[in-house]
Amino acid sequence: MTPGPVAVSVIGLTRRYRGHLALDDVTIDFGGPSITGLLGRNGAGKTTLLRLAAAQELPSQGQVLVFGASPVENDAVLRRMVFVREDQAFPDFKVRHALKAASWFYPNWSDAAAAALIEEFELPTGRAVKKLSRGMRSALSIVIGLAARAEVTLFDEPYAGLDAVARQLFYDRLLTEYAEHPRTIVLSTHLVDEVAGLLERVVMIDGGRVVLDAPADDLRGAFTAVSGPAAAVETLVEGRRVWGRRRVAARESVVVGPLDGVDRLRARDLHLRLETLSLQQVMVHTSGRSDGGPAESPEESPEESPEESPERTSA
Ligand SMILES: Nc1ncnc2c1ncn2[C@@H]1O[C@H](COP(=O)(O)OP(=O)(O)OP(=O)(O)O)[C@@H](O)[C@H]1O
Repeated sequence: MTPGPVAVSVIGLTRRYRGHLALDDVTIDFGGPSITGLLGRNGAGKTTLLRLAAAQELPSQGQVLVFGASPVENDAVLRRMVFVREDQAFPDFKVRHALKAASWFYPNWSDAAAAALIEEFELPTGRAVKKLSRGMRSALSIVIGLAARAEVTLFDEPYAGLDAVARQLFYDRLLTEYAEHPRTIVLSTHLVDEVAGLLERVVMIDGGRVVLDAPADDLRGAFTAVSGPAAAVETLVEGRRVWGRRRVAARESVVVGPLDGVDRLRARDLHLRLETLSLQQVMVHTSGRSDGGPAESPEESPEESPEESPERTSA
């Protein structure tokens, strides 16, 4: 693997589609060997970010650098990255021809890895790609994405039509491949809780902006939903950073960062319910939040004491 500058550097990236802001001034790096989950609701801007990173479209403003160079029409750079997207289109090929074409393109391609994956996903190599089922086409894309052993590996919801067993196989092989051949992996997904255990870093996008960027370990158990009568909830969360807020009549549910023992005692006295959130729930609560603050880990939030440690159990 060639050492060098940051794998993917995105600087002030904006993409407008006829006035609609799909990506809004995003600056972020994906560097070094890592598995990053790119999370967000439908239409958040995940695909747009990955397509721009892979030079499959051009930004309205801003810049993408891959290993320090623009990837646009840059064969040397594009051979170092693979972009696997949902419902990948293939030319009118047989499976084995699609694999052969990929093996010619990617310099780190592993025939052995491809062969093992084909067997595990039970892909018929003599069948035309257009005659594969949807799930089989996804499996083919995944085989290419992993066997390419590209230094930058971008997976955009790669498992359309894959059943739970095949998805688990993908997760297992992704981890094995990563352990044996570390690379910069970005995995865009809605199946947040399913992939949570794989991730080292979590980037959440909402409305074209990065709303959260933190090590996955910092997020596990770090957010708490505080629910109950609105006035009591407000008493408890006063002065804290609020990551999400829902109100129905006089009751309210508010998402905050880690709570310490004193907070928990106060919550009990106020008859409030505390619930530790999963990553999936964090995404639900932080998407469309109204306070629109900068992206940061909940533990780095300025309103919170540095001594607080993430809560890991429900109260
Ligand atoms: N070619 C296009 N023309 C017009 N609007 C587009 C185009 N591509 C994306 N958009 C819009 O940009 C926004 C971001 O889309 P994007 O596909 O990046 O979201 P996403 O987070 O990948 O969503 P999903 O999880 O549903 O795939 C959406 O509002 C989408 O409708």
